[in-house]
Amino acid sequence: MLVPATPPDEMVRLATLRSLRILDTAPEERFDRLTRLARRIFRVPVSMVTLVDSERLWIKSCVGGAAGETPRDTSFCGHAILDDAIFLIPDTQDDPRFADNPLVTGPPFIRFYAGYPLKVENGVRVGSLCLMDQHPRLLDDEERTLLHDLGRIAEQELIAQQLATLDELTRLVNRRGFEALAAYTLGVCRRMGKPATLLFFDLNDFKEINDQFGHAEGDQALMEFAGFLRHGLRESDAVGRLGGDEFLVLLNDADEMRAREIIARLQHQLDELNARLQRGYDLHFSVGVTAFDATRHQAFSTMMAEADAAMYAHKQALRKR
Ligand SMILES: Nc1nc2c(ncn2[C@@H]2O[C@H](COP(=O)(O)OP(=O)(O)OP(=O)(O)O)[C@@H](O)[C@H]2O)c(=O)[nH]1
Repeated sequence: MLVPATPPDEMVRLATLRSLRILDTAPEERFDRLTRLARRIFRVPVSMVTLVDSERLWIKSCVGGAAGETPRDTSFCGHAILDDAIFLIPDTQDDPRFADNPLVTGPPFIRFYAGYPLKVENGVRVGSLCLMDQHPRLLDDEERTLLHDLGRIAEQELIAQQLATLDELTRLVNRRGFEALAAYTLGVCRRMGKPATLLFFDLNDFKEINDQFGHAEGDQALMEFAGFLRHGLRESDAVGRLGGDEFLVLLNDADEMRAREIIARLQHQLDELNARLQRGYDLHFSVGVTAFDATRHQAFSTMMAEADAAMYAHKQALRKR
């Protein structure tokens, strides 16, 4: 039996999946109607919407089978998320990767599997819309198109969920999305004994940009700063907009000393950007730094309040200069 490979973007993939806040949630009609429709269109006994979590498959919707979870290692959907194309196994008994899979040799005795990989906005594949049968079969071109179209609708539902965690202006995660990402990242760091550090950024004299150059230019400045943070940090670091001119970054695998080095680099890069763009105004930030301490920061809000206070102290210190 072939265990599904781990996708190269696994860390970002899992963080994105967690930020959807859909794992372990109750069945929802918006997904159930799609699996019911799939079962009818394709005349298969089982159709599911699944999400591939780190160790398990979370079955968000299922007709003809059991909801809940199954191990990722024996799952078919773990394979389906490895590529953009529909993952098709016409007959499991003819396929050495699956012939001795316990879901083939035992209940539910899968002979046929087709899975459309479900992608969300940043191209991450989080799960699949899949069909299963106890008899071998094929999908003709028209059926592939139908499965693709149904999969797109399921994706739209997931993206709607993702949009609720996105900041519309900057396309960074909003507070809600950031808290979910942070909870996940801190959990991983705690388990692996790695440090994590929160940075709380607030732009200095941002109001003046709005007042002097107009709100649209203010918006532009916020978008520029968001892009600056996103591109200046690793993909595995969480970057979000708390609101107004406040931004949050959670650096994983970075202690406070490393965080200070990163801030110095960002400061230098922003100085260069200001000098190059000559916008008529410069972007400057104050920043608070809080290293994760599992004993003190049981609630993320405590860590955020500390970083906010540190940011405020930094802003005061800059004013006095
Ligand atoms: N253009 C624009 N402005 C915003 C947005 N959200 C908040 N603001 C403005 O951002 C400003 C933030 O206020 P402050 O943080 O007190 O302003 P500041 O001038 O940066 O002050 P200091 O932080 O003390 O340096 C307010 O004037 C808000 O109206 C937005 O989405 N777009």
